[in-house]
Amino acid sequence: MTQSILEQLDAVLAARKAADPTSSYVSSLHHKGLNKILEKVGEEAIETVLAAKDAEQNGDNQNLIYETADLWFHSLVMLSHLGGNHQQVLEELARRFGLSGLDEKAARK
Ligand SMILES: N=c1c2ncn([C@@H]3O[C@H](COP(=O)(O)OP(=O)(O)OP(=O)(O)O)[C@@H](O)[C@H]3O)c2ncn1[C@@H]1O[C@H](COP(=O)(O)O)[C@@H](O)[C@H]1O
Repeated sequence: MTQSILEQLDAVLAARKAADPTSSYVSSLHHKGLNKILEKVGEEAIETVLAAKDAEQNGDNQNLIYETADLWFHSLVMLSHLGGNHQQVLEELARRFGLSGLDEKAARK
């Protein structure tokens, strides 16, 4: 069976936990620890927001896609660092699928 890019990426991110931090960006993030990873997630989130505002102005989503990929990637590194993976996020989205956001919010209380 062909693995999706997210499955392949999860496997690489997990393997990088034990790799040399001088030869891999992901290993260097794992090595620096959670605070550095969270700093990158925050930075990429802000860059994504700014790219969305630019995209609204100029009608071109190319940089927004690029920044969103950076945000997704660093979010996956964060999950991996804490022992999680993309599949858990997909399962949560699947659980919510078809459930109105308003009903779901009401059910949280
Ligand atoms: N998808 C990505 C990916 N997306 C973005 N990035 C890196 O994320 C960083 C983005 O941060 P910035 O834009 O802030 O760049 P920067 O200024 O260099 O970062 P800082 O010095 O501020 O930390 C860049 O270094 C990008 O190269 C990625 N690095 C790796 N991957 C995947 O992860 C795999 C493993 O990567 P390595 O661990 O480096 O082998 C790769 O084969 C890819 O599949």
